[in-house]
Amino acid sequence: MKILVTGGTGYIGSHTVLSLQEAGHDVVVIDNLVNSSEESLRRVAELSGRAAEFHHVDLVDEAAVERVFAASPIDAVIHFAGLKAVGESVREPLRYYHNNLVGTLNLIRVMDRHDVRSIVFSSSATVYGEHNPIPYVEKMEIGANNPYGRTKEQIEDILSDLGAADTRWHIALLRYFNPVGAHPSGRIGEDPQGIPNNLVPFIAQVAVGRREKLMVFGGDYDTPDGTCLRDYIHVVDLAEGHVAALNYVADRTGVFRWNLGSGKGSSVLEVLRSFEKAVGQPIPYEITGRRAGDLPAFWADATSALADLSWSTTKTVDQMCEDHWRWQKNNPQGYGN
Ligand SMILES: NC(=O)c1ccc[n+]([C@@H]2O[C@H](COP(=O)([O-])OP(=O)(O)OC[C@H]3O[C@@H](n4cnc5c(N)ncnc54)[C@H](O)[C@@H]3O)[C@@H](O)[C@H]2O)c1
Ligand SMILES: O=c1ccn([C@@H]2O[C@H](COP(=O)(O)OP(=O)(O)O[C@H]3O[C@H](CO)[C@@H](O)[C@H](O)[C@H]3O)[C@@H](O)[C@H]2O)c(=O)[nH]1
Repeated sequence: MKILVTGGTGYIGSHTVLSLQEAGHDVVVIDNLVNSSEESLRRVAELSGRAAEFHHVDLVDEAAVERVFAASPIDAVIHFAGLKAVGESVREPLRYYHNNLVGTLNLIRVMDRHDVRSIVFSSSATVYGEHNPIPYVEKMEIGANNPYGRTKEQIEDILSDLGAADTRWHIALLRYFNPVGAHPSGRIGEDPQGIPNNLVPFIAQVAVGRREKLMVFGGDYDTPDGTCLRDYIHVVDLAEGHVAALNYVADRTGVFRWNLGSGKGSSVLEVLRSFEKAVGQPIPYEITGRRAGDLPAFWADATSALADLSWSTTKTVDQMCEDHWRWQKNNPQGYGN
């Protein structure tokens, strides 16, 4: 099949382009490069031996998206493109709603006009909000507590309404837990711009000497070691989850929701210890105050993805840290070196 990947130069997108090519698909990428570099695709091509077609296009520009669909026949879309920083979304809600919602509406309107009605969408565990018990199960009532999360929830609603109104659509909503790690080659990985918000990229930059120490946000939670628990998932497992979801919806219409996580929580200090093991030396850290908005613990109920997609995570937190470290060590400045 020919798959259009929006946001395909980004962290999860680039790994998924590689998985799609390895599964034999042709790939077309749309990205506006607001948070990524085309260098990732060059390296993906080096790994897979086949080049993806790249269009430097902003999804907010409907005419430009239209031109991509007019130029090549697309069979299905995996939609990653979006802004993703929770804190930034609180400060700049309009930018988040405009980019994520208008971009998605343009995309699905153009898809509909071109009779392309298969889409796999990047949602997030953040849609479960603060009110649900753990582990999170797909049938729970969702309700995000920040603008970024609300864009995910609203896009899930838009796609669900669309699937109900027009039964020709094949729709997969994938709720990711915490993606970390990198391709084991160390050639592609996460390249955050500015100060990393997320735990593992921050630890990696401390380990490589770009930052002084990790600040652990809160050591007094009601958890085994006092730090928060999250469900970390290797980005290559996550990429494979997209290929599985795409195959599932290919011959089924309707709207499907799956958690993509391991089903297991790990604490901040456990992740730090794994990373230290990968690096082979201690990583400086300090336990400091809690970060506003953090939940003490959450992880996925991952049984639906296993039952429906025959997909489950295969890699441990140790492997995530080893692979993340290989990428960071070989590319201390990310793609910028
Ligand atoms: N990384 C995580 O922790 C996480 C967790 C849950 C969900 N997600 C979601 O998964 C998706 C991919 O995340 P990622 O970590 O790879 O992020 P990323 O920032 O690396 O990738 C997103 C890509 O989308 C592009 N983009 C943004 N707005 C665009 C627009 N209007 N037009 C075209 N391209 C645009 C960016 O340039 C970037 O390459 C996002 O939708 C994100 O919200 C990520
Ligand atoms: O410098 C840091 C960064 C993070 N943490 C802690 O590490 C844990 C994980 O934090 P982080 O990596 O920022 O992930 P989450 O806050 O769980 O959020 C991520 O994972 C969600 C899905 O589970 C996505 O929706 C979000 O977009 C994504 O940022 C939390 O306890 C943080 O308090 C620190 O202690 N120090």
